[in-house]
Amino acid sequence: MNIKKLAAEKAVDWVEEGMMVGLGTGSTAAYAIEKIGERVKQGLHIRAVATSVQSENLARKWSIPIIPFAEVGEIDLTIDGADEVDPDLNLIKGGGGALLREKIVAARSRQVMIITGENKVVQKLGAFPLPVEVVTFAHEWTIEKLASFGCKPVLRQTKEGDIFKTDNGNYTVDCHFDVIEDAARLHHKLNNVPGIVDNGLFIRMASAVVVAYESGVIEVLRAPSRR
Ligand SMILES: O=C(CO)[C@H](O)[C@H](O)COP(=O)(O)O
Repeated sequence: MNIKKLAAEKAVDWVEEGMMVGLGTGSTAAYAIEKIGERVKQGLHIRAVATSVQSENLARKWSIPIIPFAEVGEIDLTIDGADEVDPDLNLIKGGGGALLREKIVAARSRQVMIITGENKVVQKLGAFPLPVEVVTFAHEWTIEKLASFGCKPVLRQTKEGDIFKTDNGNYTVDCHFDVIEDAARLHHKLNNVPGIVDNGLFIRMASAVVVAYESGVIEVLRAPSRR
C-alpha cells in the first residue's frame, strides 16, 4: 500500500476551480502535485505557488500555472507533507530542506492541509531530528548555540558530502532531541537566536491532517479552533 499517495490524492479532493493553491515539497507532496496536474489536464483552472524549486519544476512539467510569490494574494489551500505530527496537529517539517518557504506559504494560506502516513503520527515530537535553517555566516557559533538547547546538532550534507544549501542559500542543521517536551516554547526560543532563520516546528499552522493507514483507511484530523 502506498500510503503517501493515498493521503495525497485524498487531499486533492479539496482543490476547487479558481483556487490559489500552495504546493508543498517532498515525496508525499509530489503525489499531490501530480494529481493536481492530472486534474488540470482534465480542465481544472487553478493557480499555484510552490514551496521549492523542485516542486515548481514538477508543477511546470504538469502545466500547473505557477505564480511568483510576490504576485500571490491570499492562498486558498496549501497541501504539504510533514515529518512528524502530534495530537494537537503541531508538526516537524523540513526533512526535505524547504521549511522556510513552506512556513511562509503556510502562513499566507487560509487552509493548510497536511498529508501523511500513519507512521509519522506521534504522541510527542522530536524523534525526527528537528531541521533548523541557519545563515552561513558564523554558522559554527549558531551550531554551538543549538547544542545548548539540549540537542545534538548535525550540519546537513548532500549525498556527495558537500554542505547542503537550501533554495535560499542557507544551511540546515538537524537537531537530534529525541523528545521535545514543549514545542511551542522551543520554537520561540530557537527563533530568538541570531543566525537562525527559522526552524521546522509548525505550531498551530495545520488546519487538517489527512492520515493514510496501511489498511487503506484514510482519516482526516481537524484542528477545530483555528483557521
Ligand atoms: O517538510 C518537508 C520538506 O521540507 C516534507 O514535507 C517532509 O520532509 C516530508 O517529506 P516526505 O513526504 O518526502 O516524507
